[in-house]
This record gives sequence, structure tokens and C-alpha cells, in this order.
Amino acid sequence: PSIRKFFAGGVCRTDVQLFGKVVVITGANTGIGKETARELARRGARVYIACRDVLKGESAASEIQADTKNSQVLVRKLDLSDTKSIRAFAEGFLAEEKQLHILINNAGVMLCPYSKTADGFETHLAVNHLGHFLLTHLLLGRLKESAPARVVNLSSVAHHLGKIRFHDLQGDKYYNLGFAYCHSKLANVLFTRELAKRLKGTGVTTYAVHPGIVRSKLVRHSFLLCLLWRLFSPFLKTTWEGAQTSLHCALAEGLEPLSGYFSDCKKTWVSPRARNNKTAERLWNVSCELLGIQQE
Ligand SMILES: NC(=O)c1ccc[n+]([C@@H]2O[C@H](COP(=O)([O-])OP(=O)(O)OC[C@H]3O[C@@H](n4cnc5c(N)ncnc54)[C@H](O)[C@@H]3O)[C@@H](O)[C@H]2O)c1
Repeated sequence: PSIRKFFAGGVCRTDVQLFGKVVVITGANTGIGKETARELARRGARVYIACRDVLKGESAASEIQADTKNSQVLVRKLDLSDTKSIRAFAEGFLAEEKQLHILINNAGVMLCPYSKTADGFETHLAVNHLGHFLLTHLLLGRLKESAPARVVNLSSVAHHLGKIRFHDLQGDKYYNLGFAYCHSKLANVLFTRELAKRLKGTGVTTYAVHPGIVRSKLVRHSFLLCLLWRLFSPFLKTTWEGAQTSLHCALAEGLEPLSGYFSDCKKTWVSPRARNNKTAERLWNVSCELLGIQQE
């Protein structure tokens, strides 16, 4: 048990309630996202589960509703690998909700074989970074109107191995599926950094999260990692434990001045590449160009 405790990491201890608050969380039909959604629903929020597979989403929502007695757990279709789907989700959400207090960019893919999305983006970059970049951009006005509000981006300790290869962002010249994940997770930290800078004074704050090494289905594309995950399963965090840092960043009081990268419910250090303001700004501009976002 003491070894388990060592690996379990921090626990979100705030007793903040969320009655009247609205939350969007991506990829919450399973894994860390589902546990995060469950706790937010337990605290009274209206929770939008934004996911690719609506049937799986409905089944998660029913389970959460039964568990928390909160009927305001709603499912909406969102495929982050398709900019049309992201725009359609945002349009629908903005039409039905006048407020948004917490956006959790949780969905992610890992170790996908090389592939491009309908928009021509490499899949890790598309789902993990560009999709959430566009979603956040489309919902930012509503977040600002609802301030104080927060944006939580699920990154990973894997960002330490990442690099933003501006000369080959889509991996056309060189592709390694492990590094493609690391690059996209570094992009999450740099996005958070630049977003925090641009949101100063708006009442919207933003955090990047490493949830820990968690017993989820994220490794489904790799036989080897599935095997390793199973072997080391007792030492991995449960999805409930993995949700704690996202919850801490979404809820804890007094976190506003600490915008940054969190793990085990504490602010922690990022790689030197993730602290580079020039790279963060350039990635922001390139992402806008790729997504056809007009900057003011
Ligand atoms: N599990 C870990 O050890 C670990 C470690 C570090 C970071 N993370 C990060 O935590 C986040 C959650 O991962 P998890 O461990 O719960 O994995 P998971 O595979 O259980 O959950 C990922 C979710 O993302 C969704 N998703 C994938 N592609 C999508 C798309 N195109 N559109 C919409 N949704 C899509 C999946 O359907 C799933 O619901 C990810 O961003 C991951 O990178 C996980």
C-alpha cells in the first residue's frame, strides 16, 4: 500500500461546488476524462461530454447521472480530427449555452500509425493540439463572458521529449509515432503558455496538466505498451487518481496567479523547450494559419 501511495500522487482537496456552472470536457466517455466529468457532475455542474462516439458518450453519461444524481450530464458529438465537426460542435454549444466556466481539453491519442486527417494534418498534431486549439478559439468569447473561467489542457510528462519541428510539422520528412505524441504534448504546454499570456486581465486562466501514468486505454495502439501497462498495472494511477490534477486546476481556489504546468496537484517544472516564448508565439501563429483563423 505504501508503494501505491507513492505512485498515486496528489488529491484535489477543494470543496468548491459548481451549481449553475457549465463545463465542457472532451473525450470524457472513458478514462481520465470520464472520472473528471463524474466529479464535476457530483459537484452540481452542467457537464457537456464532447466525444467522437455519441453512443459511448451516452452510456458514460447514464452511468454518471445514476452515480451522481445529476441529470445535467449531456453528450454532444465532437471529432477533434475534423475541423468541420469542431466548428459544428462549437456552433451548437454557443446556440444552446450562454455561459461556459470550465473547458477541459482532455481527449488525446497516442502511438497512432502514420496517418493524415481529412484536413491534411498528422493525426497526433491534429487531435491533441490543433483540434483543441480551434475548439478553444471558438469558445473563448463565451469563456471571457463567463469569467472567472478556466481552460485546462491535458499534456504529459512526455512533452520533455518533444520538439516543435516547424520545418516538418506534419511529419512528411520524418515520422516516429512515439515522438509524434511527445511533440503534440509539448505543443499543449506551449499553447497553454501563449494562451495565458494573451488572456491576462480577462479573468480566464489556463493550466497544462500531466495526469500521471494512468491505467487507461490510451496505449491501445501499441501491443508492447498494452503489455507493459498490464505488467506494471499495480504501480499505475487509477483513472480516478489520474483525474485529480485536472480537477485541481479546474477547481482549486487561488490558483489564478499560477497559470502553468501542473502534476500531482502542484505546479511543477517544464522542459526548457516548453519555456521558450518565441516558440510558443510562433506555434500560435502557425496554428492559426493552418486552421484559417484570422488574428486581430
Ligand atoms: N494515461 C496516461 O498515462 C496519460 C499520461 C499522460 C497524459 N495523458 C493524457 O490524458 C488525456 C486522457 O487520456 P486517457 O489516459 O484518459 O486515455 P483514453 O484513451 O482513455 O481517453 C482518451 C479520450 O480521447 C478520445 N478521443 C480520441 N480521439 C478523439 C477524436 N478524434 N475526437 C474526440 N475525442 C477523441 C477517446 O475517444 C477517449 O475518450 C490524453 O490527452 C492523454 O494524452 C494520459
